[in-house]
Amino acid sequence: MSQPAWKSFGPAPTPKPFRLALIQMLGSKDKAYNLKHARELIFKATAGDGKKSDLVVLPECFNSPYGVTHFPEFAESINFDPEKKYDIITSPSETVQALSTAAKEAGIWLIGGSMPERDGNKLYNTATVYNPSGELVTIHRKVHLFDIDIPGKITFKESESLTGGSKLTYFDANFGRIGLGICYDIRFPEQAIIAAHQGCIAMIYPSAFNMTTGPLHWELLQRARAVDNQMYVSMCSPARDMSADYHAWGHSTIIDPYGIVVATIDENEGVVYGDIDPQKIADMRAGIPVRSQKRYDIYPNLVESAVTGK
Ligand SMILES: NC(=O)CC(=O)C(=O)O
Repeated sequence: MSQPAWKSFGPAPTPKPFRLALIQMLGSKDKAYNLKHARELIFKATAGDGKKSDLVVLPECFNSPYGVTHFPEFAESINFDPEKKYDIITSPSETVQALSTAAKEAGIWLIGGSMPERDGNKLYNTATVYNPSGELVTIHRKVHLFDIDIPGKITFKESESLTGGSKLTYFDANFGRIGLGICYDIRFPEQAIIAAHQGCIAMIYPSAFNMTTGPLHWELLQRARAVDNQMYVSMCSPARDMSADYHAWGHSTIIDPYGIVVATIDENEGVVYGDIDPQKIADMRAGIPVRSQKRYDIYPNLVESAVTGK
């Protein structure tokens, strides 16, 4: 499958208020169980806490344990064709089929966390997005691979089994344009800057920080991206499983354009709900108008360079 190079996203839909739900799911080594449990939690999250959710999000690698040795075993071929993006009938992926069915039955937009994807001889860490008719509208392949080495704490090298994606991703819903990244992508501010300038009202990252980087940077990075870009930012983590090889930080969170925590949770399984209010974006941008105060005469305009390639 060839991925098109990044270009301008085009005009964005008019943003409307919507309800966001993050599923902090406790996964296992059993894919069938993970798919069944995700389905149950999608219906729970859709019903919400007294208010129906419009967009439901699953965590990074929700159908597989998070680890380079597990990715080849759990990987599925998705066969996403951007030209025929609404056609899931041809997708051989049992995970895509299960999520598509759940999104359709629940009648919600669904960011299906991420999953190990196989395309030819390459593996990717890939997020899938479904509309309320169950159509697969886009995929995002984690662009920046999680390769870190903090002696005595954590060494992780996604590049031992994965390849990085090569495009920035967004989707247009009836409530506005949403930008997508996966976990380590949040450490690269350019992705969110470009998304905000292309009309995204929120950046959403299915994620799985750990017990070293979680306490250090989980909330800080989300608040930074939110304030820099005056947009909503959210990360959705798996629940922590101390019997797994990788101990996720948890703390799935929604941050508003002022950098304020709208909703969060501890490390246990649960659902986090929050209202996304585009008026807050407009108010923050009017009150602190950094977007019109940029000094492109003394530093490059990243958004323009990304479009023109210059
Ligand atoms: N798991 C990741 O991709 C990223 C992470 O844990 C971190 O950046 O810290």
